[in-house]
Amino acid sequence: MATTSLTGLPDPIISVKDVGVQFDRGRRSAGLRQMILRRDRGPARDSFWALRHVSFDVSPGEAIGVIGRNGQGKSTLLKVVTGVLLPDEGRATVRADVSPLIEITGGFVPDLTGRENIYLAAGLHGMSRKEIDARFDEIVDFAEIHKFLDSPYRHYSSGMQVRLAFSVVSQLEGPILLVDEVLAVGDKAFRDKCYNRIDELLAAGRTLFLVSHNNGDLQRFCTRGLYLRGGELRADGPLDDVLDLYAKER
Ligand SMILES: Nc1ncnc2c1ncn2[C@@H]1O[C@H](COP(=O)(O)OP(=O)(O)OP(=O)(O)O)[C@@H](O)[C@H]1O
Repeated sequence: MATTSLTGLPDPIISVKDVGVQFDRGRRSAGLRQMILRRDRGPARDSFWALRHVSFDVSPGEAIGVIGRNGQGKSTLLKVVTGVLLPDEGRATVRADVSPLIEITGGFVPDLTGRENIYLAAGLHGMSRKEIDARFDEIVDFAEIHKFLDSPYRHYSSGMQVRLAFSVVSQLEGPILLVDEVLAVGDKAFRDKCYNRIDELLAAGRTLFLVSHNNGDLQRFCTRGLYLRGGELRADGPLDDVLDLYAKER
């Protein structure tokens, strides 16, 4: 049975409670002297927390910018929300399907044609053949790859590959939209199309997580900011306040 909220706020669509993710850097590289003298005593494990004590709730329809310098845990946080990574500590509860516009070309097969990849990728994300048939023309129009539809995907330029992948994934119905730096790849005209598409999805009530190093993109779409530093949630609040703090600390 669904929990009734007594706070007047809608139940969170995402609830992250004290999440920690630990990674292993693997074997420490031995110095030349150690290697020669064989003084190293086997693999020294070197694990670290890519995320630690991260907690926040997200209401349906919120648009959140995830901010932080390189290597501070932003992509790791998105992977926890997508469910591809299980936390070592704490819990992430996600109450709706996620449309991941991250690492979007990952599911595409180089030797298949664009047409075949559309059916494969959309099918893997849970769309039925009938649904794909109905959206096929829109996907191809958006990606502007008509002439190359029956060419192998590996012959596409990297910009064309991202266009097609964005076009397919942005047709998914998941109420939660995760967007990583994919938008940095396309040319300006295509980026503008992607922005408009994200606007449409937000207007339709989707919840957005946007990871970006571009303040303009963050301010365009997001009202709330999560600032990660050293794997910890340094700030969570109105986007402009969080960007100010980030600028001071950078
Ligand atoms: N599978 C993995 N195994 C080991 N270490 C990892 C793995 N994935 C990420 N890391 C490390 O975890 C830390 C956080 O990485 P993450 O990709 O989440 O950072 P980020 O904030 O998204 O960075 P960027 O802005 O550069 O994309 C980094 O030190 C990274 O090297």
